[in-house]
Amino acid sequence: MKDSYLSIRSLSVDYQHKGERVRALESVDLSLARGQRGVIIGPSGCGKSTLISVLAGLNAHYSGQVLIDGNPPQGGGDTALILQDFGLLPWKTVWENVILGLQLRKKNPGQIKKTAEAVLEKLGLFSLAKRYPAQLSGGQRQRVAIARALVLEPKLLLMDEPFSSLDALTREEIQDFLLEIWEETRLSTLLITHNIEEAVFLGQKIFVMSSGPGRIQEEVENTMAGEGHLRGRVQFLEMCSYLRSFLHRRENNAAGA
Ligand SMILES: Nc1ncnc2c1ncn2[C@@H]1O[C@H](COP(=O)(O)OP(=O)(O)OP(=O)(O)O)[C@@H](O)[C@H]1O
Repeated sequence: MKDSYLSIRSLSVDYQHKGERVRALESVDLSLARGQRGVIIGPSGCGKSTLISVLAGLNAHYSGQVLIDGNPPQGGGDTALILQDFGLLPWKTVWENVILGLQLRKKNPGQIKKTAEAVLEKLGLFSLAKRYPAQLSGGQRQRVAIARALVLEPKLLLMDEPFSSLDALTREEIQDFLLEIWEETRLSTLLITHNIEEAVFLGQKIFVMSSGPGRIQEEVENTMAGEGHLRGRVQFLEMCSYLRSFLHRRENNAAGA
């Protein structure tokens, strides 16, 4: 059996809203091997962001067991989180944004310079180092957000709808780019998306969630993820169509309930 890097067992999360209990996640089981790319897909409100916030160490109010490399989520450290709006500080340059996390971790200036230069070079961003986020395209901003995560040398990369504000072509370019980075780093990655094609293109393991409360309804092993020229292939379209019908079935059931 593969070494399970991320292991979630019977995870439930409740929120309190106006004195009422809102169950956001119920009995979620999920595991990811070291170096695997997992994708979560599901309808709005099924608890995807709640799940990511638990994994990122931002929400400790849960029941069940959550282990990342054998330890409960702590935030910072070995886990990097990339959000939908990229989270870049508009008043700082690309360089300043990228080194921020290293400065917060009190790395020495020589080490910061060396690490940041290497990552910016690798991601093709070095020539943009002095620009501000507003002077970048959406795709470039997303690459800066990825650079900012990679300089911290995380062991787990969490991404919450990271490409949703990009146009379709840029989105595909960044998906290709993420695969290239993954080939080099073999970083364990869990990505949330609403986009079925993105899930099939990137996810070696795809978790389909349903809502009310959020559960994992289906787990799909997707061996074709990451293969070249995948998007036009029949198997790719078939897998997209399978997931689409599955998600629609869930929606229809929910509407009829
Ligand atoms: N702070 C909160 N207080 C009360 N209820 C909350 C809170 N945050 C989330 N919820 C509820 O928990 C459920 C899951 O929310 P969550 O944001 O995790 O879903 P999601 O799948 O990420 O949604 P989306 O795809 O729309 O971003 C929803 O029913 C939501 O209304």
